[in-house]
Amino acid sequence: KSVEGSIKCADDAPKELLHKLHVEYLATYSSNPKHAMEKTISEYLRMSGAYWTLTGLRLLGAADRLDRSELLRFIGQCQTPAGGVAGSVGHDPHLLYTLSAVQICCMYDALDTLDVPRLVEYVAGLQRPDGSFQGDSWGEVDTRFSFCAIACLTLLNRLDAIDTAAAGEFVLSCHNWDGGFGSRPRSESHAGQMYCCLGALSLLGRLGELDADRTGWWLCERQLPAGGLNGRPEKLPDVCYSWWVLASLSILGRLHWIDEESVTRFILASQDGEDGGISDRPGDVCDPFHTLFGLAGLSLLGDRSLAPIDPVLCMPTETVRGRGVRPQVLT
Ligand SMILES: COc1ccc(S(=O)(=O)N2Cc3cc(-c4ccc(C=O)o4)ccc3N(Cc3cncn3C)C[C@H]2Cc2ccc(O)cc2)cc1
Ligand SMILES: [Zn+2]
Repeated sequence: KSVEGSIKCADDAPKELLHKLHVEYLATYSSNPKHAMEKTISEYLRMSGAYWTLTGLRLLGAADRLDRSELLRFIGQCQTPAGGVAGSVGHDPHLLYTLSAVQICCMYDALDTLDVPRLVEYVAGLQRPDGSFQGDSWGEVDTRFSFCAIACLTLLNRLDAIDTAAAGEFVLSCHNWDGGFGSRPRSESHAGQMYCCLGALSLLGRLGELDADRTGWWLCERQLPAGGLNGRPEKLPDVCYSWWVLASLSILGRLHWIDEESVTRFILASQDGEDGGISDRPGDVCDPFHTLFGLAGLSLLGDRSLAPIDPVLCMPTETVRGRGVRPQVLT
């Protein structure tokens, strides 16, 4: 029997969304001594952890549980003289954390926390002649970073600072024959890269250049018998892939192609019924990363007990529309 088929949802698995438990989990994660070890390991990504936590609490309607001024002060301390934002105080800047910082400031309507002109300069400076983006000064190129740069500049209304035509050409050059997208040209198709490439093309208004049926088909192939979605063929289902795949299908206007009932059951079964939080699959340890993407997936699937989420920017729709941003989606 194939291993991925064996991930069954136990009958006593949670079947309802445990809102209050998740609010407590997210609101107390960084102060809970139980997570001290993980906190040390993940200090380098603290800025992204703050974005995952705040966005998750926003979806639950409990963002007031975080200390706004403390978080904005932290962001101010993480912006470097080069203009980029680091994952934690004293660390090196990177596009991943620069996007997280801009997303948080947009949710708080506090962009004056950042030196925006310098930040824009930093992002534009990472674009290479072939249109691609490196994540930081070390030079790694990945379509994830194309998305980070384009999403960041869209939120700041500064797409004029980069060569958008070349950026779009590079992303399209990473489209594979199987309908998927990879990190770089001829890289293996992966659901995370699919989400980043579709998001980038959406913000560049170039989704029309895709074969949406072929791309949608690769995405639907990610769903396994137990309902969960995986990131590549033969891999195990994982809650965060629920988000990458569901958001991608939503951008393509083909969300209804997936079996929504069984993926909902898979996400709900991945909740921790004791301490709150959502893990990558039933029975595993929870973290804020999978908690956000589980909640975001449920919001996309129409759970109206959660705030609506924008499938391209993974931020509350209210914040995205408030910035005058209306990302292209296919119907
Ligand atoms: C625990 O091991 C990891 C492995 C990779 C990473 S990562 O930063 O490269 N990243 C995001 C990520 C975060 C967590 C996590 C644990 C605790 C917290 C606190 O907020 O966040 C856990 C996993 C994780 N991964 C790894 C992963 C998820 N599902 C399968 N895997 C192998 C994703 C990884 C890449 C990434 C994805 C989206 C994004 O916006 C940034 C980075 C982090 C921890
Ligand atoms: Zn995951």
